[in-house]
Amino acid sequence: MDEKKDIVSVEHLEAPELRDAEHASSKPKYKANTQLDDAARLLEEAGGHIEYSMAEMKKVLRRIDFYVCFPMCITYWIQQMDKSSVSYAAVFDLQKHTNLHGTQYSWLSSVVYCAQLVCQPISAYALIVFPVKYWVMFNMTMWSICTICTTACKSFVPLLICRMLLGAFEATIMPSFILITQMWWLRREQSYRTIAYQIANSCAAIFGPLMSYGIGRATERSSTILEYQAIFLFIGAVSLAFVPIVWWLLPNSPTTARFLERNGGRDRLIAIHRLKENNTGTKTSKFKWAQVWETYRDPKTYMWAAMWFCAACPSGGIGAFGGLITKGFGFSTLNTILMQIPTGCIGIVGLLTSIYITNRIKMRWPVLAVVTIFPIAGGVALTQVPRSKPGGLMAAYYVAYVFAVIQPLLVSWCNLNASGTTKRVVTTATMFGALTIGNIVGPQVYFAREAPSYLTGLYVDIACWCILLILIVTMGFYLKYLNRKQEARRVALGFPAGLKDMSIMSHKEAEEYKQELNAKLRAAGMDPDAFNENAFEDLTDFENPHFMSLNVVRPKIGIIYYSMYGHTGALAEAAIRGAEAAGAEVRPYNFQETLPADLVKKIGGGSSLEPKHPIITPEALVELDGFIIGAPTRFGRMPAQVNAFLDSTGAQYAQGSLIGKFAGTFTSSNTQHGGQETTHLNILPYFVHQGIIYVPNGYQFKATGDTATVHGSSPYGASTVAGGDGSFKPSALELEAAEGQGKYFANVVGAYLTGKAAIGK
Ligand SMILES: Cc1cc2nc3c(=O)[nH]c(=O)nc-3n(C[C@H](O)[C@H](O)[C@H](O)COP(=O)(O)O)c2cc1C
Repeated sequence: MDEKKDIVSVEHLEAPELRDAEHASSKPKYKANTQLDDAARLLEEAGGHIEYSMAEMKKVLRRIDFYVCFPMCITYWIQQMDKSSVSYAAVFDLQKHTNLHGTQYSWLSSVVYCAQLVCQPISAYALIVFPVKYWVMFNMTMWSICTICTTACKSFVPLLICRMLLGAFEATIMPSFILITQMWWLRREQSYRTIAYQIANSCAAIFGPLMSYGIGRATERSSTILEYQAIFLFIGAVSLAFVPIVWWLLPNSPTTARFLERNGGRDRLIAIHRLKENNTGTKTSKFKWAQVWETYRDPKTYMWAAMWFCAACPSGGIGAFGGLITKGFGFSTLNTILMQIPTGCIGIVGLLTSIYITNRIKMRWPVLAVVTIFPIAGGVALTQVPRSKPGGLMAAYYVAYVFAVIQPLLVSWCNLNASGTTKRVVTTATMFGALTIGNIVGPQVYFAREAPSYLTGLYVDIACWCILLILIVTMGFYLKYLNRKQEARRVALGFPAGLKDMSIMSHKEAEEYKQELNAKLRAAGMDPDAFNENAFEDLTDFENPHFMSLNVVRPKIGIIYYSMYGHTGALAEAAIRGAEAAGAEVRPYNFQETLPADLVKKIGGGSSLEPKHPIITPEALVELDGFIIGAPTRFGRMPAQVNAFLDSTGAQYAQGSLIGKFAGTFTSSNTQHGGQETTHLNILPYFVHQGIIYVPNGYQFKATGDTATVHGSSPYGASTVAGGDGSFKPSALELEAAEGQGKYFANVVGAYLTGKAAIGK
């Protein structure tokens, strides 16, 4: 590699306010967790430029892995041990000693997840207020104390309370780890770090039984403490002992981490600068309801949620009852505990093998599908092998335990799937919801009366895995189909075809691929900077390409209308739907009513007196990339209310701030010849004077060319014929034209802006 190539980046760094105008206008609400802003400030202070080689970057990355990923693994391991302590205790007759009956034992597992479900949003909120390290440490201390306190529990209710509190404190893990991961690693590095702490989970399945075995033996004949109590006490004490170690290692943020002080603070700048790539495409930190709506309109959201449920339900069940199932094969208590150890090894070996194969074949879903076949086979065997054959049953149990590999693989598959800040947050929250519900339901289908075979539980688990398998394959093909569609769009826009998924590439592969792609883009006369890496991640065969919008610029489209009787309003709603379907950020507005209210009422009007949307202002108009004006006819022309607003944009005319924006029109008139075309024409001079690009519909919608019935919608734009007395409602054809206009208009503006960004103009 020559010198020049080896330089990772030489970039001008923007101040946050330049990066994100919307962000700049809103003052930071909270004091803590402003790391991103601090990071940008630090870089700015360093002169805005930084050069470093790949070798330097890797060195910093290794240190980050040690100081951040390692303590995260410890924490994850500890929380898993604390959570599983109840299943180890169960093997030592916890139920008998504490008089548990019916589903009470199941509830000791389910309640942890119930508490997590409730507390996860609270914990996520707390993360905005408290520095992440302190929050994690506080919770780790508290859940360790909870585990220790469980020692003293001698009946169901105290046990339940301790477990519930454990769940509440452990709820912090997921949101905190997501935040920490995003704070330290590039998106393509994140899945491997996620997998690292998932492996720590499997380590718990090795150390937990080992510890329990040792404790069991040591306290077998003790008269002061029962084995199950000693397990809670010991595991709780071990977790508490790790608190100072994690405290010492784990930093709060890249801007304050002590381990980055080396090289006169250069390591810190590199660590921060690397992350700049993650911010590309993050336009705003504002919560957007449109994206929430979009998330729940996306069939993938439901498919991912169903997959999470199907993976978590058996995991919750076997997690709690694994020990009891194997004990039922006829092993002694201590042997049962030892028999759990290989499950941890299965998790680790299975995960590493799956990742290796994924990296080799550069596809995720086929690996996940094959992995899912194992637990199905193991589960079926568990129900079929005669109870007299403990060896066969144990083998079947181990095969079924490959299920432990599913969740980590699923995380790294759907992790990068959604883009757009709000959509990402909502998608993640939905996945967590499904995961937690699965974990709650799982133990509930293991009935005490069915011990030791727990057939219902096993049948439910097998059904879940079968559905999961179907969903994985369906999702694999669905993403492929979406990829193909997006590729066609990309090619139509002049971008190169055949983008690859960088998230499963090594640093070297990713760097080489970036160089190759940049060369292709330059050869096609495009600016590579306009194409960011994260966009590729969302576009490939293995990841969800739905959010092409990361590199296709999302236009801000205004639908601005005046409507006295509701007809123009109905067309406007259709246009909004159309523009939203095209992926635009739609901002609906109304024109200010200028007539006195009593007059409007006198002539039978009303809707203009109660505007549904904010009133348009000249400043809001300038914020838009394009807008469609909805103006009903007044004597063949636009209404005075619309004209009054247009006349108030003199300052914008003087500054030329509307030049290059896009506009369209739609209208409504009582009669067929009362202004269906002239109303549009009457607005056109305004566009011409302001330098606005006019987008007419032409004859693309059925209503325009159709003469079978009387209806509106001319080549100028959508319209409706309201009837002589205004009693008609916009027809299906007219609404179709309005919706089509919104979609077409947004696509035209979006393609223009995307092309503009790509050529850097
Ligand atoms: C003062 C005034 C003038 C109008 N002039 C015309 C006209 O020239 N031709 C016509 O067909 N309808 C005319 N109309 C009817 C309106 O265009 C009709 O009420 C409107 O399209 C309904 O739209 P809306 O329900 O969105 O308010 C006029 C209405 C008013 C109040």
